[in-house]
Amino acid sequence: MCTSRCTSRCTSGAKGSRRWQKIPQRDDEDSPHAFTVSYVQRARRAAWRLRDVTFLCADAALCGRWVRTLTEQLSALAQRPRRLLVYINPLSGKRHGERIYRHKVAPLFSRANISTSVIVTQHANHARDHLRTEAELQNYDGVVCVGGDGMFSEVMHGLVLRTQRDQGRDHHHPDQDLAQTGLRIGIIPAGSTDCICFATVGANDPVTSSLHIIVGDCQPMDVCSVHHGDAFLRYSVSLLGYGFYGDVLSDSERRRWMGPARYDVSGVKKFLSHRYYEGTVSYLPASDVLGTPRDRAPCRTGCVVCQYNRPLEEEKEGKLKMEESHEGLAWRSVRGKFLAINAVSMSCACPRSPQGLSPAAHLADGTTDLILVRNSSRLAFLRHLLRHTSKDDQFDLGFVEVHRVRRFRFTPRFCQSDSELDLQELLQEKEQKEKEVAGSQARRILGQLCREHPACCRTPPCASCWNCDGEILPHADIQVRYTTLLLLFLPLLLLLAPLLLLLLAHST
Ligand SMILES: Nc1ncnc2c1ncn2[C@@H]1O[C@H](COP(=O)(O)OP(=O)(O)OP(=O)(O)O)[C@@H](O)[C@H]1O
Repeated sequence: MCTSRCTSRCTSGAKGSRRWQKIPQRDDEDSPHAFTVSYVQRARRAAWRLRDVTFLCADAALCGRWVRTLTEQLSALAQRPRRLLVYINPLSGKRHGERIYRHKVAPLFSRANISTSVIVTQHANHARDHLRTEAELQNYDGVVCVGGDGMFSEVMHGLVLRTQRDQGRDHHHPDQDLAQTGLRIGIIPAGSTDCICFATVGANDPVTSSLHIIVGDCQPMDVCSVHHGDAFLRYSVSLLGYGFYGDVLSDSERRRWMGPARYDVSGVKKFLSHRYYEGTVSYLPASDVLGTPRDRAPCRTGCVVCQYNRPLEEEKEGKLKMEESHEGLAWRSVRGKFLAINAVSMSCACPRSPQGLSPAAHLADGTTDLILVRNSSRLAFLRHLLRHTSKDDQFDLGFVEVHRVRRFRFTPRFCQSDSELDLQELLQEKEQKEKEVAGSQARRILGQLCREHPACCRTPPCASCWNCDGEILPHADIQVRYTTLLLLFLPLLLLLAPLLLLLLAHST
C-alpha cells in the first residue's frame, strides 16, 4: 500500500539529470506546493480501491510541470472513456440504485474527468427503448447500467438491437450474421443477485466496477440469440435453462413479494417435485477449438482460449458457411428425458456457487457449454446440485453430459410427430406402460400416501419453460446461436501488479 504521505524534491542525479526522490517526511512549510496522484490498488479478493499519494515541492513551476505532464499523459490514453450514458434502475434490489450511484460512483467519475448523462428509469424497458430508438450514441464512449441482471439485459438488448438496425441487419433471421456493438457496457451492481457482474468482475462492488470503467479496458463478450422459427425471442449472455431452472424461475415469479428468498423457496419446491421433460436436443459441436468444458482453469479477461477460438470478423462468414455445408454430418442429436438442459455462456459463478454452473465456460469464444442432465433419482440430482457449491466436478456423474457447442435446437416431445420417434423408443414406452399397469394396484394401496405427495403420482407436464437470463421465454421450441457481440468495460490486467494505473493528478 502506498498511503503514507511522502515529500519529494527535485535533485541532480549522478549524470546531472533532474529526477524526483523520496525523502523523509518534513514540515509542509518547506514545501508549500503539492500535487496528488490517485491510483488504483488491488484489495482483497477481486476488489479495487482508489488510493492517493501527495507530492510536495518547494518550486511552483516544477510542481505545475509535473501536473501538466501527468494530465497530458492520462488524456492520451485512448481507451479511457470521457463521456458516459448512465441508466439507473431506482427499483433494483433494495432500491438503493440512485444512492449507490450518487455516493459511490459519481464522485469517482468526476475525479477522473468523465462527463455523464444520467437517466433514472421510469418504467420497465425504459432503458432498452431509449437506447434502441433515441439515444445519441455518437456522443458517448460507453453505457453504464446501475441495477441488477435484468437491467443489464435491458441495456444489452437496446444496444444490440440498435446496432443491428443501424447496420441494416435483420435480427429476426436466425442465420443473419449480427454486427458487434461499438460502445462498451459497464455494470454497477445494485440488484438482488447481480450474477453477471460477479461472473465478469469477480466481485459485486460498485467502487470496483466504477474503477474498471474509468481504467477503460475492453473485454468482448458472447451473446446468444434465441429464435422460435423465424421469430427472434431474446438475447442471452449467461444462462439459458430448461427444466429445473425454468421451473424455479416461473415459480419464483409468483413469489416476488418474498424478495430474494423466493429463489430458495422455489428451488426446494421444484427439487422435491422432481419433474423431467422429454424432447430432442440437436447441437453443432464447436470443432477446432482449444479447451473443453472439463478444464479446470477459469476464463479471465485477456483469455488466450477466447482469443484462439473466436473467429476473426473476416473469417466469421466463411467458418459459418463451412459448418452449414457440413450440417448433416456435424449436427448431433440427443433424445431423452431431462431434468435440466442448461446452456451456459459464462461460468455463472455467484457467491453461493463460486465455481459456477460451468467453471471453464468462456466469456468470448463464440461457444456455449450445453449441459444435459438426464432423468435420475432425486438423490443423484441432489449430488449434482450440491457439487455446484464445492470444487467437486459436477459433470463427473453418469446422467450428466456436457458439450461445447456453437448452436443448438430444442424440440419438446409434444412438438414431435410420432413418425419422428424411433421404434426403439416406442417399444421402451410400451414396456414402461405395462410396468405402470402392474404398479397401479400397488399405487392404489399407497393412494393415501401419494395424496400427501402428489408429485410422485402426477403425469409429468409436456413442457417446461426456458429461463433466459432470468426472463421466461414464451416458447419451448427454440433454436440458439452464439456470437461475440458485446464489449464490456473490463480490465485486461486483473491479475497484475497491485499498482495498476494512475487515474488523476491535480494540484493541491
Ligand atoms: N423504473 C422502473 N420501474 C419498474 N421496473 C423497472 C424500472 N427500471 C427497470 N425496471 C425493470 O426491473 C427489472 C428488475 O431490475 P434489476 O435487474 O435491475 O433488479 P433486480 O431484479 O433486483 O436484480 P437481479 O436481476 O440481479 O435479481 C428489470 O427487468 C427492468 O426491466
